[in-house]
Amino acid sequence: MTSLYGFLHRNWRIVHANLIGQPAGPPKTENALKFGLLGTASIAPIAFITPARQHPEVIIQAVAARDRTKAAAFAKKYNIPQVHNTYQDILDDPSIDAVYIPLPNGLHFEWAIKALAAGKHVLLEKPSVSNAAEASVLFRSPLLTTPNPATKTVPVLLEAFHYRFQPSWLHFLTHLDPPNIAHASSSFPVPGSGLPRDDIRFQYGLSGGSVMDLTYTLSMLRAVYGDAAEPVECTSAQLQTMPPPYDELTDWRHDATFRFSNGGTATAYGNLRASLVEVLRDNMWVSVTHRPAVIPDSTALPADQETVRTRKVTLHGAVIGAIWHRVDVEDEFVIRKVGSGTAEAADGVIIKRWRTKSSSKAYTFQEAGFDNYSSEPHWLTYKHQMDAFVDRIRGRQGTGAWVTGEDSIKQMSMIDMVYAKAGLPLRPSSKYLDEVVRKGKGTGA
Ligand SMILES: NC(=O)C1=CN([C@@H]2O[C@H](COP(=O)(O)OP(=O)(O)OC[C@H]3O[C@@H](n4cnc5c(N)ncnc54)[C@H](OP(=O)(O)O)[C@@H]3O)[C@@H](O)[C@H]2O)C=CC1
Ligand SMILES: O=C1OC[C@@H](O)[C@H](O)[C@H]1O
Repeated sequence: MTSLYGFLHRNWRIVHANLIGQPAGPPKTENALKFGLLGTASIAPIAFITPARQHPEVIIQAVAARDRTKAAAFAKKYNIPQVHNTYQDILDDPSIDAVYIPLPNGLHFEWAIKALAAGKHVLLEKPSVSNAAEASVLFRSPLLTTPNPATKTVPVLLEAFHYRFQPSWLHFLTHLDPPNIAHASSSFPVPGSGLPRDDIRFQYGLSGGSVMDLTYTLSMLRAVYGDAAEPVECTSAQLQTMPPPYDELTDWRHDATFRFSNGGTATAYGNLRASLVEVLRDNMWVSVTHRPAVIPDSTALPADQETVRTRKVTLHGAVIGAIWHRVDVEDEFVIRKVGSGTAEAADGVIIKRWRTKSSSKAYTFQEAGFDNYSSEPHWLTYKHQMDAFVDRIRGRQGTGAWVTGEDSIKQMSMIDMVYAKAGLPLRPSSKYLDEVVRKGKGTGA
C-alpha cells in the first residue's frame, strides 16, 4: 500500500512539474548561467525547460528556430525572454553562457563545434554525433582544453546520457563487480509505430535509426562493464530496416551481440515500433550476470569444501527510474568439493545448491548512499543531469556521475560496429567535419 501511494504521489508530482503545473522554480542567483536553446525540439520542454526552471543558477535566456515565428510561439509558451533569428545568432550573443542542442543527430557535430568555438558550454543531446570519426574530432578538440579567447573559460561539453545521473542508476552500479562480469543484456522497446515518415529517427541523412536513437541499450552495456572492459567486436547484428516509402537505410529495431575485452559478452535489443503490450511487459531493463566466484564462507565449512556464488543483477525501469524502478539481485550458491570444479562455472562435486533473491530501490541520493547530496523522489533524470552539468561548469564535485569525452567516442565506435556488422552504411559525417579537419575551421586553429 505504501509503495502504491509512493508510486502515485511521485508520478503525480512528475506530471505536475513537467506537463501541467510547470512551477516557476526558485529565484535565480545573481551570476546564474544564461542558456540558449537551439531549435524547438519536442524533447526540449521535459529535458531542458523544466530542469532549467528548477535550477537557481540557470536562466533560459533565448531560443532560435529555423522559422522565427515558431521560435516566438515557443518563447511565449515557455516564457523565454529573447528570440533570435538563427541558431548562429544565439552563439554570437555574448550574454549567452551555455547552449542546449536537441537538434537531429546529423546536426549535432556542426552545432556543437560552432558553440564551443563561440565559448559556450554545451549540453548535447544523445547520440552525441553521427559516427566515431566525428566524435573523435569533437571530443578531442583543442576547444575543450584551451580557454576561449572571448570568455576566458574552457567550455564544458556533455553528451546528454541523462540516465547516468539518477540515484537508481548509481545504486544499481554499487551491486556490480565489473572485472568479473560474464554477460550483460539490455532491452528498450518504445511505442513508436505512429511516428511519421518525416520523423528525424527515420532520416538517414539526419543520422536516424534505432541504434542511434535507442542507443541507451549500447551505452548501458558499456557503462556496466565500466573501465574494466570495452566492446572489441560486434559478433552479430540483426537490424530491421524501415519499409518503403520510409528511408530504407534507417533501422527501426536492433538485436546485436558483442564481445568485450575481458572475454565477457553482451546483447542489446531496441525497438522503435514496439506494441504497447511489449512496452508494458518489457519495460527498459539492463541485466548483468557475473562469473561464478568463490566467496569467503561464514558458516565454517570443512576445509575441503568451498562456496561459489553466481550473481545476476537486473535494473528494471533503467532509463527514467523516477517513474518506477527496481534492482533485483539473484544469487545462485553451490557448496562443492574444493578442486572439483572450474573457475568459469559453479560445477564440480556439488554438495548443496540454493538460490536467494532480494530487491531494492533508490529514489533519492540518500537512498543510494550519497548522504551529502539531497534530492526528491520525483526528480527526473533530466534534472539530475542539469544539476551535474552546472556543478561541472562551477567546478563542484556533485555526485561524481559524468559522461567523459572518451566515453562518448567509444560509444560512437560501438554504434559504428553495429552498422558495419549489419552491412548498413555508418551514419553519414557532416560536411562540416571536412571543414574542421582540413581547414581547422571552428577549432580556433
Ligand atoms: N534525452 C531524451 O530523453 C531524448 C533525446 N532525444 C534526442 O533529442 C534530439 C531531438 O529529438 P526530438 O526532440 O525527438 O526531435 P524533434 O524533431 O522534435 O526536434 C528536432 C528539432 O531540430 C530542429 N531541426 C533543425 N534542422 C532540422 C531538420 N532538417 N529536420 C528536422 N528538424 C530540424 C527543429 O527545430 P526548429 O525547426 O525549431 O529549428 C526541430 O524541432 C535527438 O538527438 C534525439 O536523439 C529525443 C527524445 C528523447
Ligand atoms: O531518447 C529517447 O528516449 C525515448 C525514446 O522514445 C526516444 O525515441 C528517444 O529519442
